Amino acid sequence: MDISRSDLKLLIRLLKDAFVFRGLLLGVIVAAFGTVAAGVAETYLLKTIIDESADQQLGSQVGNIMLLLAVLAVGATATYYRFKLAGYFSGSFVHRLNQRLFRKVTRMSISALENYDAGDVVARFSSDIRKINTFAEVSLPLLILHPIMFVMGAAYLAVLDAQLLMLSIIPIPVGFFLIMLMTRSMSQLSMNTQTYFGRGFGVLAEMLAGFATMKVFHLRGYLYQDFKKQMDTGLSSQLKLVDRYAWMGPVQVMIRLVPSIVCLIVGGGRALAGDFSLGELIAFFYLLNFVIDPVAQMPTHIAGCKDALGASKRIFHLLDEADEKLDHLTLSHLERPQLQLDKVGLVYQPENNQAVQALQDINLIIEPGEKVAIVGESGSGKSSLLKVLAGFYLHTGEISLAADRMFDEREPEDDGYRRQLSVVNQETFLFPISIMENIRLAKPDATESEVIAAAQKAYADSFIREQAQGYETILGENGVSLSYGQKQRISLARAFLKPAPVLMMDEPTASLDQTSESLVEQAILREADERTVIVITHKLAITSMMDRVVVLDQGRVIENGTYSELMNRKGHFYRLHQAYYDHAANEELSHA
Ligand SMILES: Nc1ncnc2c1ncn2[C@@H]1O[C@H](COP(=O)(O)OP(=O)(O)OP(=O)(O)O)[C@@H](O)[C@H]1O
Repeated sequence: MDISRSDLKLLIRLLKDAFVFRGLLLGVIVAAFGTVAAGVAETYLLKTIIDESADQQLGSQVGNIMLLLAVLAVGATATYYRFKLAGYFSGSFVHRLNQRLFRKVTRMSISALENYDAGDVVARFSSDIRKINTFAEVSLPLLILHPIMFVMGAAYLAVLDAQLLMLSIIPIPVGFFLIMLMTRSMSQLSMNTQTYFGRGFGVLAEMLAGFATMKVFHLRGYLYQDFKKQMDTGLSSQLKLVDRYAWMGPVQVMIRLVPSIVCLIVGGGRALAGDFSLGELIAFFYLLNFVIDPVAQMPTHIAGCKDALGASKRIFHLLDEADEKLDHLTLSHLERPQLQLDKVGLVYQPENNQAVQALQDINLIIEPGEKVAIVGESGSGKSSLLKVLAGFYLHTGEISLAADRMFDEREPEDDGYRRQLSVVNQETFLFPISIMENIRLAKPDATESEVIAAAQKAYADSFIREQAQGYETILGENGVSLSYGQKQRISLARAFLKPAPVLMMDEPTASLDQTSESLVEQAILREADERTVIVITHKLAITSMMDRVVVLDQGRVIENGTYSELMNRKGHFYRLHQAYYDHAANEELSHA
């Protein structure tokens, strides 16, 4: 049997995982023994009834016939439990695998997850898991049953006629050799198929996420070609697999037919010569299936097993991803400073792409309650700074955050760190649940009036009340029924509600008109009265209201001071400021 060392490792791991449900597996094994023992007993009784009723009346065999019926009932019961327990086993096993996989994905770091296409992750949950389910439900129980059938069947056949048994099973080694050839590299083919189909699903996910962009830029053809390319490559691997499966058909027929023919010719000859009774011939022929079937079906099970191993490799790859650890971020109980960054750097290392040094040598001290604006040209590293502060990426250097209150000791340390932060990302994400629930996610035990107060602070209350069901309005996927500005205000309300001492926002007013922008900016500063606030913004109006402005350029802090200090310095910030207001004035003129 062509099972490589890595296949074997995978199989052992898969079986180890399955061992959790050993009770059910044991049940399958016991039921398999029951099925086979009943089959052998049926054969013995059949032989006895035929041979003895040839000499006497059939009536003398009533006892044996009743016994045969009882054995048939035992066999049927064992078969019922074999199928039932196998179904329970595979269902529970796959259910657990699904849950572990989901929990793993939620525990991965953003940087690790970025190495996977969303569609590919979904494919692992769907088609890969389905393959493992088929293996656990069909192939594994048969891989248990068949060796028992083979051994017990062969033992009884050897008692009947060892020589005839040897003659009948001659084609088996030939069949094995052919199987070995055919199943070679099947797990690799299966894995390739899944990988390319997964990439295709990735393109599908991108197309759905960027549906409007696809329409506006006529990307239908481009995306279709990309999708087709991945699916075509997947199909070509799948067809190679189909080809292997198809070749197994004739081999299976050969393995089944040849021993039966040998048995009939040789055994029939012996029966005619009087060396073999009719009952023995029929019993031999009947039980020969116990020896042939396991071998004839072996190719299908090996192929199913290899298919499942290919799928498990992809599942284990995801399961083996490290959990996100935030132990590189220090959480202290010091009163001051709130945040301290020492020589912080960040290098993005995308898989199959060049590394990007996004931040370097950042030294920053932020005091409790301080309001800091981070500004800089596009690509200067502002969002990256927020990402390392939120612990999304692994940085170099030291970041320490002082907790202004004790956190629950039972919470994992990393959760403790993030519990100190409330973050508004550039991409607003709302769940397809009610507006009330969306805001309450930040503080699950918040009362209705707390949620409404947070919405009022984010200037979201009035438009929420205008919705058909007010706060109980269920949002479509990603809140599609709201404008970007409205979504942004809901996500601000959510951030306000979270009882965290540090509020970090990436372009919190990006989708707001000027009136809402200044209202929300005032709200941020008022609401954040006690809190430490870090705002990343291109809209420089807010900078004059902040305690401090930090200017980034090419991943470094190049200016750091109060608004008036930086304006008086007439350096980089001053030029950014001038350019911003010149641009705003031009915009106003063009609208006038
Ligand atoms: N996930 C990523 N993988 C690789 N490189 C990245 C990633 N995110 C950002 N970068 C690169 O890091 C650098 C800093 O990007 P960042 O998004 O922090 O800039 P920014 O100042 O926030 O820009 P903007 O104002 O346009 O949002 C850029 O060169 C960008 O291309």
